[in-house]
Amino acid sequence: MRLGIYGGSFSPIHNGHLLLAESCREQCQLDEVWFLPAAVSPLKQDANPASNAHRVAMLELAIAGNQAFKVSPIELERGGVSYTVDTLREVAQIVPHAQLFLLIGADSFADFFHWRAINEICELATICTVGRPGSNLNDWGRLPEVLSEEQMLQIKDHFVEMPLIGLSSTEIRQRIADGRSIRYMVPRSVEKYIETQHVFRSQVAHV
Ligand SMILES: Nc1ncnc2c1ncn2[C@@H]1O[C@H](COP(=O)(O)OP(=O)(O)OP(=O)(O)O)[C@@H](O)[C@H]1O
Ligand SMILES: O=C(O)c1ccc[n+]([C@@H]2O[C@H](COP(=O)([O-])O)[C@@H](O)[C@H]2O)c1
Repeated sequence: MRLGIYGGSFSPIHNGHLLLAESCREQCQLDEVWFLPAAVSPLKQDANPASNAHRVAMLELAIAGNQAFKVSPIELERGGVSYTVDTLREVAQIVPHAQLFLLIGADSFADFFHWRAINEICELATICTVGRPGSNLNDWGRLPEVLSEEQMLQIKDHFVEMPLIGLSSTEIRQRIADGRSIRYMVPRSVEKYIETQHVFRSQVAHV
């Protein structure tokens, strides 16, 4: 099976995340995409995301009805800083026959040089990159110093097309703090959950 691994803070999940996952599913012929909320995202260790329970609940609501999408709690259960290399090792043990594809938006890929053990990541999974406004996927920075020609070609071969979506969780949290609409930015079920559960209301200072 071809399995997409999609990690993020998802605080909250928004329609940009969902379209990214669906675009990768379709273009890379993935059988499943697993959404993995990070316990602590390595390069955002000072962030103050919504609670694990809220993030999982919002993810479950957002993907409801899509048989190909699943939420995996493995990073939350492992705890500590969520290094992707550890996650891929764990997933490779859980589903040893799966071919893994790691889904990454352009802004995260811009930092990829600074991730832990990127050569091993590229051995364990095929990297699928997706554009995001403000980030240039053609700018490889220092990656050619550490990745092989073959690894770089594989990444270039798995660039996934998607209309650029200028949505971010940061903007959504800011809008909630400002009492503005987030309708059509997140699924309706997620919007309602945020409203009824007062998610982010106590986080106004941390938008
Ligand atoms: N609008 C978008 N278009 C393309 N990729 C996206 C978009 N939003 C998020 N991603 C990608 O999804 C993954 C997880 O993102 P994350 O959960 O950190 O969302 P975010 O909107 O960037 O959050 P925040 O604003 O809190 O930093 C990353 O790979 C990121 O690049
Ligand atoms: O493994 C790393 O070194 C690493 C560094 C930065 C980000 N990541 C992963 O990339 C995903 C998106 O992170 P973020 O911070 O944009 O939410 C999330 O799953 C992180 O665990 C992983």
